[in-house]
Formats: sequence, structure tokens, C-alpha cells
Amino acid sequence: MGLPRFGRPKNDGELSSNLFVANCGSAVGLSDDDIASVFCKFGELKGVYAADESGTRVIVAYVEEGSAQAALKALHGQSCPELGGRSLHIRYSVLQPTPQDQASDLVPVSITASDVSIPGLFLVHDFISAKEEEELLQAVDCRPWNSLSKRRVQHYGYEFRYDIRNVNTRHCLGELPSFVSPILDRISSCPTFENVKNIVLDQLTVNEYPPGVGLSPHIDTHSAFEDLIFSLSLSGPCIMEFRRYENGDWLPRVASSAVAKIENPEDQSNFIRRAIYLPPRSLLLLSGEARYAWHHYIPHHKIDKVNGKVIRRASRRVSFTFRKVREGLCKCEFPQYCDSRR
Ligand SMILES: O=C(O)CCC(=O)C(=O)O
Ligand SMILES: [Fe+2]
Repeated sequence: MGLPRFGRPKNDGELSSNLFVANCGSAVGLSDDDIASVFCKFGELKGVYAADESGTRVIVAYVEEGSAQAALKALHGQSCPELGGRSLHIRYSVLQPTPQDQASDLVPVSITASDVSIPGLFLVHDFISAKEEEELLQAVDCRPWNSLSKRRVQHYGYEFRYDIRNVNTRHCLGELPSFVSPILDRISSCPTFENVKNIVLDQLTVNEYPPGVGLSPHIDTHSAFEDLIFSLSLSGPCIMEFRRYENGDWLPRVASSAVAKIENPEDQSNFIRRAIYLPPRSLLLLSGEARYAWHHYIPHHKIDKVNGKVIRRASRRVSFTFRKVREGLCKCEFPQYCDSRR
């Protein structure tokens, strides 16, 4: 089972026993226990949960609505001395059904990219051997991991900043490590991928997902990265789902007005969905429409259903995502999803 999911109340003025609290969390050095020790003064707590992957937003869930009301009144907009003097932004939040979990059983999971039928999406099975997989895992395991709220990451080339969903192009961390050179060479000579020969991939994000942990729906920021995004899956399988929203929805992640939509993407206009199974050692390419116009995400499941077969997530999945940092504005054909056009 994934973590409980919360969203903005449907009606203004609707009370709830849960609070969405922004500006505190693990990314600013405050543990769930630190936060609980402040909020428990207003009533019995059910728990403190990460609201998203930012590490700066949490859900504080009370047993009683009155406790949430009292905490909101006392703490909203105030700087909180027990939490390092941080000024908390608080609103009500309601528990959502888990549409991602339920609906993923309804969307058929394709094994091949041609079955998914999204232009620009490619999948190559067995792109690397089991020995190469082992070597890549060993290489990253002897380097330091950065812990996010639910998964660990490593960045090479340029650091990816989750708060702005972008990279700092002025801060280059150096070349990509030599242990990925054979992979990069193979990508440039792989006949499945057109137009790749002249592209120098210069940013690598390594993600390590424990079982049951996925990734929220997102489009990699257009202005941050060029067209081709490669993701190599190692160690364990997962499914990746895709959503194409009718109206587009590029939103800056840092704007407070965007929070509800990010927290609860189901609130947005209608979307169509597809899914693909990503086995270990496969290489996925998102390009063109698949990269620019479809949200991709990994459901927070411990078990995936693929063609009626139950597939258990392994003790971890590690992915290597290779991208090319963009210089200048994005000029894609999908302005409704593009931050360069806002
Ligand atoms: O883990 C993956 O395969 C995808 C990662 C991803 O979408 C991202 O880092 O933007
Ligand atoms: Fe992504």
C-alpha cells in the first residue's frame, strides 16, 4: 500500500482534520518528530506525512477536526521558534481516494513501445547485460547518495534542483563519470534512436526507489533539458504510466497557486493514459510528443499487474536518466506544456 494521498478540499470553507503545512520538512532539517512535537499541542495526531517529494511540505493529520482548526489558527503565517523560526503556511487538506492505484489496474500495461503508441516513445529491452548492470550498481553504490523524502538520488554533470525542477547551468559538476561511457557510446550508435549522434548527453540523475515508492506525474521542464531523455532501468522492474491532459498545464512548481494541482493532478481537465512495463536492463527514450506533451509517472505500488500477471517490485529499482541540459529557450511544438512560452 502507498502512503495516504491528500488534496485541497473541494469547497471553500470545508474543514478537515488534516493540515497541509508548507515551509517545513526533511529538506530544511526538520524531522516528522520535530513537526509532530509542535502540532501535538493542539490535539491527538494520527501522523505526519510528506505531502510531496519537495521535502518542504507535510501533511499533519489529527484525530479531531477541532485540533486541526486550533493549530491552523495558532500557527498559520507565524514564525515558529521550535521549528527554527520558520514561518509556516497552513491550509486544510482532505484524504483522497487513491485513483492512481485503482485506475492503474484499468489501464492495460504494454510490453513494447509500439503498443503504447505514443509518438517519440521507444523502449529497448536488454540494452545492457546482467554483468554491466551489476557493475553500474556497484559504481553508484560506492558513491554518496542524497536522500529525498522517499528515495535516494545522485546527480552528475549538473545538479537537478527539485524545488525549481531545473538545473543551475552555471554550476557544472564536471563530465559524466567514466563508468557510463560505454552506455553513452551504445546509445549514440543504437539504430533505434535517430538524431542522437550529435547530441552530447551531459546530465545524469540516478534514482533509487525502494519498493512501493514511485514518482509523481510530471513533464521534465522543457527549458531545463533538450528533446531526448533516456532512462535506463536497473535492478528491479516497475511500470511507467503516461497521461496526456487536454489543456496542457505547465505550472511553476514554486508558485503557491500551483500546489493544489500538483498535489492532486486528478483535479485537472480530462486526460488519456497509457502504461508500459520497464524491466531491468531496458532503456526507455522519451522524445518529441512523449517528452514534451505527456506526463510520465511511476505509481506508488509494491505490485504491478502486467497482462494479468502480478509482478512484485524488487528490493529496489535504480534508474539512470540521461539528459542534455538546454541552453536558451525551448522551441517545441507543444506550447501549452512549455515553460519557455509563459
Ligand atoms: O526513474 C525513471 O525511470 C524516471 C525518472 C524521471 O522521470 C526523472 O528523473 O525525471
Ligand atoms: Fe521525468
